Amino acid sequence: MTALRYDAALIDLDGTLVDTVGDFDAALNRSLSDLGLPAVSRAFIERTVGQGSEHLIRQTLAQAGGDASLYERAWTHYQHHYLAINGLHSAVYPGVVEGLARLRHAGLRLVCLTNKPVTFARQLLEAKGLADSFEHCFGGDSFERKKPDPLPLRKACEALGSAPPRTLMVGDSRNDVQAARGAECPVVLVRYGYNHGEPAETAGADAVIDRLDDISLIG
Ligand SMILES: O=C(O)COP(=O)(O)O
Ligand SMILES: [Mg+2]
Repeated sequence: MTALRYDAALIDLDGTLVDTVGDFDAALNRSLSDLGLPAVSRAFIERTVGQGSEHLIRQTLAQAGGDASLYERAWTHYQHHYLAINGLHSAVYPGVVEGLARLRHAGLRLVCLTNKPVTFARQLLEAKGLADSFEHCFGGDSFERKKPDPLPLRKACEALGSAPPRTLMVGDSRNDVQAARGAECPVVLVRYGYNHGEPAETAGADAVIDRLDDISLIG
């Protein structure tokens, strides 16, 4: 399996391109503090990220002992804090810049496909100098359903005019694998991301890689 077998790649953001736990930590814990609730740990955040902001905020409220009725207020505080700190406590993973350049050099068209709200995602790609690598960026609120539903992958393939079997999904979690299987896209995972506390090898991807620039070495 080499990159040349593909026309396009759909690349996840949190845990794949950028280590964003520090941003989540800052935004969530400032929001909890605004609500008079205790902080949650980075370990909790790391195993909870990946299914979009609504899921993360609901789980965080429960973890901090807050009532579910606080959700709307928590979301408003979270949005405010996240937009203010986006990218300040996060870092592009080693091999990402090289990997994106290699994929583009091999002729692949690239889409960033994340469960993060699209406004946060675009702001982060810009802040990290990654935005120009992608033809499109779609977030968890871009379509009716988010990963692990296959819909966002199907929509991204449609936007590119690319056939799913020739469109590689690159992610870090079982949500990416499940969505890719449903859309009939091949899928590779990076080993270093956030797979709900489980090793990436257990998620059933076609391959697991150490760095994004290892992608041409697969198979
Ligand atoms: O849940 C999130 O916001 C993270 O989303 P991602 O891993 O799909 O980028
Ligand atoms: Mg991810």
